Amino acid sequence: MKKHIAVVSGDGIGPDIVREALKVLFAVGAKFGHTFTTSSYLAGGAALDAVGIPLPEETLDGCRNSDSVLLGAVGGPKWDTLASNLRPEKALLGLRGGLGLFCNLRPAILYKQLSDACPLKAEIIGEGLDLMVVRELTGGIYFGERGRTDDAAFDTMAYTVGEIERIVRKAFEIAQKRSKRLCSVDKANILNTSQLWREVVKRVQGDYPDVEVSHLYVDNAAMQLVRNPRQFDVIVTENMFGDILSDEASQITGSIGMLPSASLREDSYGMYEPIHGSAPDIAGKDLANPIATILSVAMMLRYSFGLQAEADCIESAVSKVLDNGYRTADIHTPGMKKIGTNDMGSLIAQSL
Ligand SMILES: NC(=O)C1=CN([C@@H]2O[C@H](COP(=O)(O)OP(=O)(O)OC[C@H]3O[C@@H](n4cnc5c(N)ncnc54)[C@H](O)[C@@H]3O)[C@@H](O)[C@H]2O)C=CC1
Ligand SMILES: CC(C)CC(=O)C(=O)O
Ligand SMILES: [Mg+2]
Repeated sequence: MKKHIAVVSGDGIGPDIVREALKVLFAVGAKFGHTFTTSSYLAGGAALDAVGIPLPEETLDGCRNSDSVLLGAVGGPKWDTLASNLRPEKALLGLRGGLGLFCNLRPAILYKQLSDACPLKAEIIGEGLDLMVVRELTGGIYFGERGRTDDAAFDTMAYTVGEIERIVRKAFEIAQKRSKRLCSVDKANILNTSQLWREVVKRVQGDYPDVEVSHLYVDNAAMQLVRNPRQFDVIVTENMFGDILSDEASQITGSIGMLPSASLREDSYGMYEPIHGSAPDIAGKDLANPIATILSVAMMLRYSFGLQAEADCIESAVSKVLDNGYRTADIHTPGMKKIGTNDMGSLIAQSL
C-alpha cells in the first residue's frame, strides 16, 4: 500500500514526539511492505514565527491533499499574549473545522504494566481501564461566536440537531462493537445545548435497541471517573466537556503521554494526534513520552488505512517495551528503567 501523510509537528514537544512516531511509522511500513511518504507543514507558533499566521493556506491544502494527517501539538508561552484569532491554538481549530473532523475518538487504556503509575487505589481500578471517549470536535463553545472588550468577554456554545446526531450515531455504533453501554455526558440541568443533546440521544437510541444508555451531568461524570471509572465503557459528549474529561481519564492510565486520538469525518480520512498539548516545560529535553503519538499512528493505520495487523503490531511493540521495564519520566515508578523520548521511540520501532 502507498499512502501520503501530512506531518504537522507544531510547537514545544511536538517535533520531539512526531520524530519518534515517524520512526515507528516507517519501520512498520518496511516490515509489512508499505510505502509511507510524508510532507511537513507549519502550524501554530512555528507558522506564526515563519509567516505571521497560525494556519497558512498551504498547510490546510497540504492536509486536504494527503491521505491523513499526523499532528504533534501547538502553543506555548511565547504566543500567549497574542489576540485570540492569532493564537497557535487557532490552527488546531482551523484544521479540525476546515477538514470537517467532527468525531474525536480518545481511547483511555491502562496498560497492566503501568498499574503502579495509576494514581487510583488497586481496589478501584481492579482489572484495569479500557474506555472510549467520543468527543464532538467541530462545534460547541470552541467554535461559537465570541467577543471581547476591555472589561467584558463572551463565548457561545451552540449546537444544531444535525451536529449532535452525527456524533451520537458514531458513539452508538462504537458502543455496539464494544460492551453495548453508552454514557452521554451533558449539563442538561442548565444548558439549552445540553437539553437538545439529551433529546437527540433519546430519539436516536431507538435505532440502537441493543445499547444500554445512561445520562450524567458533566460535574458528576468528572467525579465518577475517579470514584469508579470502570462503570464507563463509551462516553459521548460535546467538545469542551470531552476535552476536559479525556485529560482526566488519561491520568488514570498513568500519564497524559499515553493517550492517542483520531479525529475523523464520515469517510476514512483522519487527523491523528496525542491528546496532550505542547508541554513547553519539557520541550527539547528528551523527556516527553512519545507513546501517545506512536499509538496515534496505530490508530491512523487502523481507521484511515484499514491496516489492522500493522496497528496491532505497533500496540504490541509498545506493550513489549513496557513489559521490559522501560519508562519515560512521566510513567516511571521505582524499579523501572528510566529512558528518554528518543530511546523510547527507537525501542518501540525495534520491537515491531
Ligand atoms: N492539541 C494541542 O495542540 C493542544 C495544545 N495545548 C497547548 O499546549 C500548551 C501547554 O498546555 P498545558 O495546559 O500545559 O497542557 P499539556 O498537555 O501540554 O501539559 C500538561 C502537563 O502534562 C505534561 N505532559 C504533556 N504531554 C506529555 C508527554 N507526552 N510526556 C510527558 N509529559 C507530558 C506536561 O509536561 C505538563 O506538565 C498550551 O499552549 C496549550 O494551549 C493544550 C492542549 C492540546
Ligand atoms: C488546545 C485546544 C483548542 C484543544 C485541546 O485542548 C484538545 O483538543 O485537547
Ligand atoms: Mg485538551
